[in-house]
Amino acid sequence: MLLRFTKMHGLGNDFMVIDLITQHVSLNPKLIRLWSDRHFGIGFDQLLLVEPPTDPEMDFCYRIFNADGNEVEQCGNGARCFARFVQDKRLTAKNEIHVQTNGGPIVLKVRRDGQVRVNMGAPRFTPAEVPFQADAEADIYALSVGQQTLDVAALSMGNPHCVTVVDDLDSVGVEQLGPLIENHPRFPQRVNAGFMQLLDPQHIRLRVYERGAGETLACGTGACAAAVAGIRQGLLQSPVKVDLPGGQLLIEWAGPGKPVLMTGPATRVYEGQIRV
Ligand SMILES: N[C@@H](CCC[C@H](N)C(=O)O)C(=O)O
Repeated sequence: MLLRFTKMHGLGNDFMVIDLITQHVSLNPKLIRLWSDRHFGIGFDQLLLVEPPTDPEMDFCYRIFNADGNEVEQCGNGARCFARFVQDKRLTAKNEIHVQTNGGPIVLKVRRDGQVRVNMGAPRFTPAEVPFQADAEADIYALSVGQQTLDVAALSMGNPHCVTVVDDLDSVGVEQLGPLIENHPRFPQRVNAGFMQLLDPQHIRLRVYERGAGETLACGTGACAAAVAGIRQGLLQSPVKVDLPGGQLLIEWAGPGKPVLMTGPATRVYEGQIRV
């Protein structure tokens, strides 16, 4: 059988998107790893599935798998692509789309200029919710990584994030530190490791070493986590422009208990078919 898919990206964080409303496929981690391979497969950071909702209040169910084949809770750049996808494929006529994810409900809006605004829900800070091993909740934790101790924020945007403020993003060893933080024993479900440099109170640079995918050109939930961590520490003010290697996102957050709003592009690259 030939399975239809769309290759998309959000600021270079790239995806294989499959409509599982009008098609059916049986997936397993080995097949996802094969498809994600950039030499032997299609090549992507995440696989995104569009499914019917199980919650009648929602329009769709959005499932996310990292390139390593593991299912995860949330993907921000993917959420913007999801909105474009369901509109382009005429799976909905709505402009405000309510979506169920393993990380909680999100709301997607495609703007007239083509940018997509996502209400990502409220960030969570209690260590058990991240999950992160700590005696009590704090804005900053001391984390031993190799020979050094980093001051990090640990929070959930539906998925787990560890954010470190650095002086100079270009001289950070993201390739070395990223996997050490991703697999740190204090993060029992592994973690996405973000490194942010402050440019001014409303502008940062960010690189993210993603759990299950390595460093990507952009991470939407990573941008939300970094902006929230900076605002919570009194270093940043909403709205925050986040410069990632693949481009810029705008993040708004009004404070604890309030949802995080993320605005940015969603790009379709090509339509494909693969034999399964
Ligand atoms: N690229 C994504 C995040 C994808 C999931 C992440 N790697 C995880 O394991 O939690 C984004 O744009 O948010």
